[in-house]
Amino acid sequence: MTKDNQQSIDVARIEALTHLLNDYAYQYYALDNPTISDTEYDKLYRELQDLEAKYPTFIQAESPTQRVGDAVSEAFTKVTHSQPMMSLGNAFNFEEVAKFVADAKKNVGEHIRFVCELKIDGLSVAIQYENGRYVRAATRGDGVVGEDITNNVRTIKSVPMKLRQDIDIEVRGEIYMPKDAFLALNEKREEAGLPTFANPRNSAAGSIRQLDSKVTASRNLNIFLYSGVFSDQLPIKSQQDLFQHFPDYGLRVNPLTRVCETFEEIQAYIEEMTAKRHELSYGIDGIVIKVDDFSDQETLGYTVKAPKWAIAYKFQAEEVETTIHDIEWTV
Ligand SMILES: NC(=O)c1cc2c(=O)c3cc(F)ccc3oc2nc1N
Repeated sequence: MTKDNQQSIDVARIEALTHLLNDYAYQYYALDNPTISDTEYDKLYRELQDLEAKYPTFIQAESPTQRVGDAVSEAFTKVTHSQPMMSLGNAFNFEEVAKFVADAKKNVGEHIRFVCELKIDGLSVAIQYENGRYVRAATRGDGVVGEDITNNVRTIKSVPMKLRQDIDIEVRGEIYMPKDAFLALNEKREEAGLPTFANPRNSAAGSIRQLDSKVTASRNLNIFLYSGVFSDQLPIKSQQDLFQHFPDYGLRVNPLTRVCETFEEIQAYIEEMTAKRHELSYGIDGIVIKVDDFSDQETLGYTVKAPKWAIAYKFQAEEVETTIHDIEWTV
């Protein structure tokens, strides 16, 4: 076999392994449905690394080996969002939720449908894909200008470097640190005499705003996507469509969303998820209720700060049991 033949076989193998490993990662991370063992995956991963070392010019941009770079950034560059990333209005009790539902029905009509979602307690991010390729990621920032965290978000294994369809799309979601990763991180920091993080949201924020993406890569961050900015060529005309099509594109969404038509159904979902909250592997600080149909959302519109077609029902801040010790009561 000539040297050239061997090279073309090896390069074809690099492309095949890149595609295969990304497909396994999609099943594992986006669909939470592993289709091969970690050992088998690691074996293929090492084979790809060896071939890439032999032919570095043939390394694919979307290769799973390219998620963690060596460069340490000096500072975060700014990114102006294509459309503002607004924040949600809050409801602190069921009366306020009922008013939100009644107002929506009054302004849109009795046919209106809602989608209820868990409110993931993390930090918002916007991720740009061009022709299916991962291009840039930015924090919400002040809603208009965010910070470029492209290199850090690249280290999150459930964020695909190449979508399963070559589309232009901006997706938005919540980056979070799973509860077990948070506890393990704080234990390690405590042993190292470092200050611990107060809660998973702070540790996720601290981990994603790292100038060194190797640190971010070590923090086991994850993401759920819940919205986006995209052309009306895409078959996504409602929040339900979004949750159906995003996984087909390779994007991870939360599985516990539910379509509700009445306030009573929304209340039942809130009560069910409030009870379920402590079993979840990630932190939630409430429930987001959204009007489902995008044209109905446009009918309701926006205030300066927030959409009028969504509301965040916030859980009461958890009373942290504080037992009071050793206080000398003076009488
Ligand atoms: N933390 C969350 O899990 C979560 C957050 C938002 C938003 O912040 C949000 C902000 C908007 F202006 C519009 C829709 C939104 O939908 C959202 N949906 C979610 N599930």
